[in-house]
Amino acid sequence: MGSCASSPEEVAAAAHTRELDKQIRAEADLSVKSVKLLLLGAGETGKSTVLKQFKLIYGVGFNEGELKLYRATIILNVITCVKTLVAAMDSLRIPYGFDPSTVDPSLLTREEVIASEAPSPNKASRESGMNGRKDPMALVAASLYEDLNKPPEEGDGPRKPSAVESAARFIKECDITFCFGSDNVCPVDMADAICLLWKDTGVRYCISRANEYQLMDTCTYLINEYERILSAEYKPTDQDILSSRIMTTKVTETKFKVQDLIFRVFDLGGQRSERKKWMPYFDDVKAIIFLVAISSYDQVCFEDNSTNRSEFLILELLLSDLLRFNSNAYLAVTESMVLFNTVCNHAMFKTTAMILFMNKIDLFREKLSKSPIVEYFPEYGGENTFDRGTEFFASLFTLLNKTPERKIYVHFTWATDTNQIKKILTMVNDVILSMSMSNMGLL
Ligand SMILES: Nc1nc2c(ncn2[C@@H]2O[C@H](COP(=O)(O)OP(=O)(O)OP(=O)(O)O)[C@@H](O)[C@H]2O)c(=O)[nH]1
Ligand SMILES: [Mg+2]
Repeated sequence: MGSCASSPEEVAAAAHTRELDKQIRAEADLSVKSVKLLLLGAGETGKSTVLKQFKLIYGVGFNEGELKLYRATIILNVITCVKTLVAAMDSLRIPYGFDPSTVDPSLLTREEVIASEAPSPNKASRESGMNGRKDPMALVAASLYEDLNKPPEEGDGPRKPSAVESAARFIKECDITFCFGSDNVCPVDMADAICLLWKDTGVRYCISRANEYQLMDTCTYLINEYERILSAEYKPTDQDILSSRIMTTKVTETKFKVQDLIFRVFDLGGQRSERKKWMPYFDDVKAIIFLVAISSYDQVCFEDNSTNRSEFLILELLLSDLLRFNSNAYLAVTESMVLFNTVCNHAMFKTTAMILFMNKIDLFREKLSKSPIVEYFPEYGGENTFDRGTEFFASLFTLLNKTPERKIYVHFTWATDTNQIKKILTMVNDVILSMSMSNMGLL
């Protein structure tokens, strides 16, 4: 009795030590359990789509307010797609009703057709010569377009436009901000015009040349679903929401509980103007999911061409031993490489788990036969297959990593497919968890 007695100072010191231990444990626990994850990548690569998948898989999905917002967004997406197509029909010089399957092959060898130069649809591709292939079908379309649109002979009145041409004019002239009312219903005359245009073979052909202008990737999905979307009682499904498109202009933080971790997921806008906002979020980042739209390998990059050129030349120097680019074309995938080079080798991300999503593999698979890789990357010597192609593009990115001992975790993703993303996020979470634990010295 009495042998265990301590002085008041010793009791206070022990209490203080216990309190400190508790605090350290709590802090350690918090930093292990809270994981800051950034979604980075160029514009339209699928960052917000991955965030939506997090919500569906680890959250509670979308509430009524969000459904209302997405309903308006999706209807606007349909109208925007049709407006883009109507503009592209003129810039690519495709006549409405043009049907490649009915073109007389003898037309393709007509001297005047071969000789005619179809002007490229925009500055970027004109400079790049990406359409230097002189696609014979494009030349036939352009020649028919000229015939149809030439000024009437003297004494003749103007040609009466076809129903689909009138629909195109209606769409061209409508102001997108006022085209549907407070009830968020697409007006009947607009729905009718959209319906006529969607069904037009010339418009379908125009969609097949989407790499020559900028069309939302979701366009084909919307085409298949537009009747449902334009109906008065339309309510978006999860798949509609995943396929919808809103450019991110405000950084968002969303928290999810994944196993024992709290994920703080930051979705940042990827367009050039939005990237200026990234820096303040670079502190204490445990993991980055960097998204690349692998399907953009044949897509001319449309953002700010003057800046692109210099970055492009730097990248060309960086990779000159590995690959010689088509020195005239600045492609959307090249823009992603420039950005990944900066992010991956950034001093603040030395211990950050770097996860690369080579996204939009569904579109990549569809494109391969129409757009052989070698036409855009002349040094590519592999087979024009999905496996070899994905491997090649992934290697272009992983080779940019200047710290060889650091692993880049690569996944080939289809961000609009919940089942596939669910499996991939499980693997990603395992990596993040084990990296967080080992950074804390707990593994
Ligand atoms: N087919 C297909 N579409 C995809 C895929 N991933 C994303 N999309 C679509 O691509 C479009 C752009 O996706 P977002 O998630 O908005 O792109 P983002 O990277 O957030 O773009 P910013 O906010 O501008 O930086 C949307 O319409 C998506 O539905 C995919 O794997 N396959
Ligand atoms: Mg976004």
